[in-house]
Amino acid sequence: MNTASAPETTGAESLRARETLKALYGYVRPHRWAVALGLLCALAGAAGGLVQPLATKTLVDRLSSGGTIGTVLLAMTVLVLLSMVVEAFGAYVLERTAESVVLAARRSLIGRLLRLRVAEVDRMQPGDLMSRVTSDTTLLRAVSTQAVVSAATGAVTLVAAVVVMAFLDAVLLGVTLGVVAVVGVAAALVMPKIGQAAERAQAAVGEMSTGLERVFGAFRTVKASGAEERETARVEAAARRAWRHGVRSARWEAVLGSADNLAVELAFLAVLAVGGARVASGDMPVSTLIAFLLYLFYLMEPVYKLVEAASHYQEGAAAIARITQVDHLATEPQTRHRPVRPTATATEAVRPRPASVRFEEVSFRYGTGLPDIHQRVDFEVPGGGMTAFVGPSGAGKSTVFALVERFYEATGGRVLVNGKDVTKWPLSELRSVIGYVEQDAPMLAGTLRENLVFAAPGATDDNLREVLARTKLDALVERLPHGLDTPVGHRGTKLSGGERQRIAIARALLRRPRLLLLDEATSQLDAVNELALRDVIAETARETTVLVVAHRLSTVTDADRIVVMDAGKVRAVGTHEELVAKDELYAQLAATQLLTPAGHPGG
Ligand SMILES: Nc1ncnc2c1ncn2[C@@H]1O[C@H](COP(=O)(O)OP(=O)(O)OP(=O)(O)O)[C@@H](O)[C@H]1O
Repeated sequence: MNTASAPETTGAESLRARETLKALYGYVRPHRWAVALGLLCALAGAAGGLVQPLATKTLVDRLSSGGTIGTVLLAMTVLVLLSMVVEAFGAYVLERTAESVVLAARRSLIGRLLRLRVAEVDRMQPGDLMSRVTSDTTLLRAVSTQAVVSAATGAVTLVAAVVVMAFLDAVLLGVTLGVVAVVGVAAALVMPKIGQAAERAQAAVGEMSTGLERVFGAFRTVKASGAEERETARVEAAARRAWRHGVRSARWEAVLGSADNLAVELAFLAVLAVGGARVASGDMPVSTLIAFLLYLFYLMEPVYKLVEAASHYQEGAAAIARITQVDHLATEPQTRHRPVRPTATATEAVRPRPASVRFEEVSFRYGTGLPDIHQRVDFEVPGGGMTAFVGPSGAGKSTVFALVERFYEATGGRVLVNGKDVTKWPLSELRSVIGYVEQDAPMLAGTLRENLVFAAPGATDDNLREVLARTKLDALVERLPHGLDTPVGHRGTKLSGGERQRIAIARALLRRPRLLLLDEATSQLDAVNELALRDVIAETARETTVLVVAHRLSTVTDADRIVVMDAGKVRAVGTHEELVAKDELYAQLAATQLLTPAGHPGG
């Protein structure tokens, strides 16, 4: 068993390494010329450094032969200054490019996250997804530019130094490379540990964001439950995990850093011993030994750069892995968004044609291994009029709306809007004909106006005024300190539940939909507002198709048709009177909720 899984793991790892490199190349490719310029500057700077030991050798030779050293010194000074300027310019170009890489990665992640399928977001933790955009992308900064340039300059200067050293003295080079190779092998063993620790640290940062998102998502409940300390401990635990793995990564990086110092120091001692003996025996001039030793120290730089590139790569690879995971999440097909036309006023001649809805033997479950939520659900709603969905909690009523909006796709049967299978509609077009009020009428942080025109950005002030009057929001707007420009707070916390519901209805009406889906849209309204809104909905149902999910039968007794659902099935369809007479469950609901005298047909 174990022997079979080992190659599989190695295969998966090499696949992952390939994917990481491919992704890294994808990030660097658009900036290849800037990276090349940065590389050129770094190489020019390194070349300046490479010439110095040779200049020193010339200087020593001239001194020992009694020559002048003024021009050599001047040349060395100019060289130092030039390489400084070039290196600084190169560093700027690279930093700028690194920021551009981060921006590109963020843009593509943000675009992708907003196109994710609803089912994928159900599976993931939003906090973790957010940390991939905010935190993981910053790790790309180093790996996409500095690491690439460090690796290239490190390798080139290493080779150049080695070639020059080979010309100076092959024996000493052999000694040097022997020592460096031993330490290099040790470093290679440490490298994957950095990657592992970095990945775990990033995952812990994701958990931290998830924890915070959880707390702010239910802030009042957390306080009311006295759970501040428990939740703090939870987020802190993730922060500590991030610290632990960060420290582990730092430890291995320190080991690696001292390994390259050690390599050079050991090589220095070995070269000093062997070279000293060779100078003493007259096999080598002392100036060659000095130049060789200087190159040895010069070697520190490329070795250090290679090590740095490798550890940046390990960290970056961890981030790239987390970023590319998002690429593997399923997204909705991308269609160009048709701008929703501004709403028309009631007097406008062009009215939207109401859309029909048909469920043909629809089966659905939220995921493999989960129970069937819909079992051969079958009903037909012609264009126009109001259709209500009633039934016990969990019967699958809201799921009907989720399937119409194509947040999820049916596992069997067909969902038709206006006679066309929803899977055949261009997605944005399908959604553009629908107005949808979610069960808890969520608001977005921003102003009241932004929330109202959210689904119909082209709405005019006249459209707004009319809808505000219809949904009885005009009094609220007058009361607010900044009217329509008053911020509603995070998730609309500055509004009452009923106000949120009326705003959500106004938002959907402004879209002027051909099909309006209202999920428990009036459950939090007071009696006066509810009555007013019922009139608005009844009025809307005259020109568009309105589907409502309702718990309170009182709100839907006058619906054109009522679909009674129970445990994922349609039990009965009819008007209130028909259902009281023919459906036991409905009659029971009516008897308890409407206090009708003995609505029970059998009893
Ligand atoms: N995203 C989801 N993932 C998994 N299961 C889900 C998901 N959403 C809903 N369910 C499950 O599907 C079932 C039907 O949910 P649905 O919201 O359609 O019921 P409902 O009839 O609208 O209930 P209620 O009247 O309480 O709103 C429930 O048992 C619920 O637990």
